[in-house]
Amino acid sequence: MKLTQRLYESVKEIWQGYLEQPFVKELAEGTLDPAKFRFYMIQDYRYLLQYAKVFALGVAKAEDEELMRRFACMVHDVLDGEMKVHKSYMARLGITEEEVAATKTALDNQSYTSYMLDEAYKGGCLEILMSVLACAWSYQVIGEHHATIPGALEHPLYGEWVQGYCSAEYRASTQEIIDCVDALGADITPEREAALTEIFVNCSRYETKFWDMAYAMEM
Ligand SMILES: Cc1ncc(CO)c(N)n1
Repeated sequence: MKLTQRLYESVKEIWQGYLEQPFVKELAEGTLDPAKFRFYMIQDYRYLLQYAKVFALGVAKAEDEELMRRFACMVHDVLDGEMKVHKSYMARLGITEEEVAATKTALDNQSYTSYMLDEAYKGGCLEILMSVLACAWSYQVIGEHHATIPGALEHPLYGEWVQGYCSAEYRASTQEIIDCVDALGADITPEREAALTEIFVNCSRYETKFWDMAYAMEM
């Protein structure tokens, strides 16, 4: 069994819970309050800028050129791939870059990104990948789930979000991270695996908090 398969087993229940989160559920059903989505977009934009920096630490810490290039691609996938959807929503919702810059980072958002960056600064390439794996992968799971909900892909406001996270492009960028984890983590000790699993589980728990924060529009 690959490392990522064992990791998945350790968060299955937490991830199952995402689909029951009111924000996630109402987004799929198309009933989510647009004001909550607008709040989320601004916070998530700020989140993604920090998330991109976690990958950038991989560029800085990688020992070989091939791995450096992979991390550089991951930075690019966030800034010019995933964030295309955010930029499109910003235009649609009338969110300016000035508003994003002037908005404070909500506490749960700050805690989550500080945690990821802390693990990334302290650790090596596997810890860096572990800090981003739950984010990338769980959104793919949610996107692919939502694509099966009738009308979710065609929803006038939320359809674009669902399309983005179930797209072939997004799946490829997530697979790149998964493959990298399995390659680097092939021969690790059980102690190292336990420490990495803890990061993965913690990030999965932070994801729950992020969805709650967005629904409550809690600063
Ligand atoms: C909070 C959060 N987690 C994960 C993703 C997916 O990258 C995202 N955009 N935002």
